Amino acid sequence: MAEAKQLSGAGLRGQVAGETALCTVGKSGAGLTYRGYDIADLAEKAQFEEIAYLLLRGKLPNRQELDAYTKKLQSLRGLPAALKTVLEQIPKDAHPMDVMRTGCSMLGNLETEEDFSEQDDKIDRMLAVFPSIITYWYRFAHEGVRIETESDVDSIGGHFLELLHGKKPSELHERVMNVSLILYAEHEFNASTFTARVCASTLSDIHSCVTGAIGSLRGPLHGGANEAAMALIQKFKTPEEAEEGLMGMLERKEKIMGFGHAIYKESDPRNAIIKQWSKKLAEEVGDTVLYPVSERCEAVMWREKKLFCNADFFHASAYHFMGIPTELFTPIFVMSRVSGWTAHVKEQRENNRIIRPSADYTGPADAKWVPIEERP
Ligand SMILES: CC(=O)SCCNC(=O)CCNC(=O)[C@H](O)C(C)(C)COP(=O)(O)OP(=O)(O)OC[C@H]1O[C@@H](n2cnc3c(N)ncnc32)[C@H](O)[C@@H]1OP(=O)(O)O
Ligand SMILES: O=C([O-])CC(=O)C(=O)O
Repeated sequence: MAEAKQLSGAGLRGQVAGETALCTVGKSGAGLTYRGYDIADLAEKAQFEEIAYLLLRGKLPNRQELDAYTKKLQSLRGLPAALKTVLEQIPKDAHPMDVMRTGCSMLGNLETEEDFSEQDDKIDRMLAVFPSIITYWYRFAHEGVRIETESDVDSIGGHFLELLHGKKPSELHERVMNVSLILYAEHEFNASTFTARVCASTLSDIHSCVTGAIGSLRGPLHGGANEAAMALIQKFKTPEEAEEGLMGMLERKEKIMGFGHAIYKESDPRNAIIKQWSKKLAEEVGDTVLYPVSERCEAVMWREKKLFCNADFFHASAYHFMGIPTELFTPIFVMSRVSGWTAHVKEQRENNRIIRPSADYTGPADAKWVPIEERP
């Protein structure tokens, strides 16, 4: 009993809450695999669309299947007029994660999943249309333009960059987006995925599962950390300033966003990968501040606390170097993780039992009813 109390108070850490064939996190040392494939291999060799197919259809596609899948996703990028109308009502100072949440929910009103047999089509639609939703709103709210959301760029990452910047992305930028979407696609029973699975376990619809997951991802302890990491590194003009600043924050026991992890203990395997791309982008833009500052933060956190960068930390500088506004960082995470969330929803539906754990009661016992006139 005492042990259960301690565990539930500690974020359910270490408790097995179900089964999955989708992903292992930290199972052999610091590793991460999607359906048995190592993340380093996938990030080097795959297309994000291939990874979405792997997660959602259970196997790597052959050439024909990948081409057909990419084409299908390309054909699903358009926004319904009623969704555009809703997006145009959302104020400029709204957080883009709230826009994603509303966009997803509205899509659920317009293109409701009536039956689970429709799940694959609904999922593909979300994968294809999320970049359109966020960039349509962003450019309308900030520039007053109504963008065309179709584009002939094949990849989801390239599509997002083209809509955001109004021009075709460079090969390098499209490649980095592809890697980033692969790295963020799936991560076992993280908070947002667990949210989606809990929702799915009530036999709710796919848009409700994803809308809930977006809300869960938004927080700075989870997906929101990539934006918080950007805010941190932008405070410093030199590595020396960063070191001094971090030492002060650690002394004041402040959380440093983009560091630490609930499962990994020594490193997050996604960090080395995105860090290398951030370095390439820093060279491309001639950066002499943000990348060295980020590296110094990494060194200080390891030296002082044995805390390592998680997937979010070097994503901040990488996205920044590609001209992506900070407030769009976490929505990119959504564009990717929707593949993992919905693969988990499918898995949950295949072998469902409502998720309903127990709690240790810590409130008063035998409370006696007091009429309202007699209450202090
Ligand atoms: C893609 C992702 O979602 S990755 C996670 C993104 N989130 C962040 O980057 C936010 C910053 N990091 C954190 O808040 C945490 O490390 C989490 C939420 C990721 C994991 O939380 P937990 O599993 O509870 O952390 P853990 O038990 O390992 O913490 C151990 C100790 O290190 C401290 N610690 C952990 N991370 C940090 C950090 N980033 N900065 C400062 N101290 C930290 C904790 O406060 C705790 O100290 P204490 O023992 O004195 O209380
Ligand atoms: O696994 C976690 O707790 C958080 C994380 O890194 C992710 O969701 O990618």
